Amino acid sequence: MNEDTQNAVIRLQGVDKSYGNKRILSQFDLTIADGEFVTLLGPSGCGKTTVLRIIAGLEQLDAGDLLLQNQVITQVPAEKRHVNTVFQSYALFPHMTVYDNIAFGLRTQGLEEREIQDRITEMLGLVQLSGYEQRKPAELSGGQQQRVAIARAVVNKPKVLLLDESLSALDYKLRKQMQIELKRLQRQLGITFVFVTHDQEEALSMSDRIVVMDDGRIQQQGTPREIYESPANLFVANFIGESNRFDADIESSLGNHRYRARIESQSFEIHSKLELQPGDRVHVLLRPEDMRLKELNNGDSEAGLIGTVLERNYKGMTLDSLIELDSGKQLQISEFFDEDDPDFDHSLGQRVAITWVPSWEVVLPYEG
Ligand SMILES: Nc1ncnc2c1ncn2[C@@H]1O[C@H](COP(=O)(O)OP(=O)(O)OP(=O)(O)O)[C@@H](O)[C@H]1O
Repeated sequence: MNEDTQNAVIRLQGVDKSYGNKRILSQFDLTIADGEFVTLLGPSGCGKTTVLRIIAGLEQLDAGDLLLQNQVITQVPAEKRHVNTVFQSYALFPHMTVYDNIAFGLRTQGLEEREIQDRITEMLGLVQLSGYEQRKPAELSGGQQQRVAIARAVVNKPKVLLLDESLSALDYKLRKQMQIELKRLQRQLGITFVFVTHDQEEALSMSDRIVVMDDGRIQQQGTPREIYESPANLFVANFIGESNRFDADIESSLGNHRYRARIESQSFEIHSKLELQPGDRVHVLLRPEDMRLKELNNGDSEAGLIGTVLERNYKGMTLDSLIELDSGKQLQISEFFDEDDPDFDHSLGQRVAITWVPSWEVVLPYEG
């Protein structure tokens, strides 16, 4: 048994799942470590919820195995797994108080009322709802209802908590706040959280590890930073954050992972961990925030990437510009304001030179 397996709380091994004749998951493997906050991220319909429902015991597998703490539980019914789920619709009992909603599962387990009371007091403290015991769900805000649903799901200390788009019904500000609270709660409880979302910002800010899925397959898994800074392919690069994409031809190797590459009919130095040969074609991706603009005035040399400001958008923290290169290609550039230059701005139609932070380009094998 390797270290990975020992630490695993959930393992899906070679899982196949179809609905009718539509294959959703094919030989799907996923390992989730004990105490991890893992997010399944991907576009609508890619199979995230199916994975969650399989772990919860709400779907049968066509092939493969599901293990909880190294025990095969493929045939164990949902209520016997130490796994709870919080759905997008909180599914609280409307006629019951907050207290009774949280107590419901504990009572069916036959716990004594004193123990139930102690646990509920502790839980309501953790989700910052002490004093709300006698309220009904209708007397709570969306965020408070969500916290009751979470308290109810963790009060019997499951090994794993599954959260399916659990924050998507909340407004932007409340969602941000709940993201921080969920992360804190997970740390305090030490329970493994498996979170499903199609919101990449939410995934980046909450997860220890992100599993990016498309069409029933894992495209990449890694820390938020690995996924953002070193996307494995074009799908991941496009799905997470914005990127400007160039096609480039390698001209020569400069050694030490540096290459000269032809981009937009000009020669640039790029950096890549790939082993590349002259003549190889690659994609060079640049994040808008890694690019820089310099205004050109009459008489300035027009070498390098040159373009015209098509749009400028003041965003508070950044000035976002849409630039059209002379080739017609358009680029998104996001610049932070410079304290030393309070008048920093661009005017529409202004000629600009475009550069980027050296070696921050992401280079991917050409996918066509
Ligand atoms: N019970 C079902 N019967 C038939 N098809 C289903 C069923 N449940 C899901 N599907 C289909 O399986 C595919 C994967 O669905 P799933 O809910 O896992 O996707 P998802 O990534 O969670 O999407 P979303 O973000 O929209 O919830 C979709 O094409 C969906 O239409």
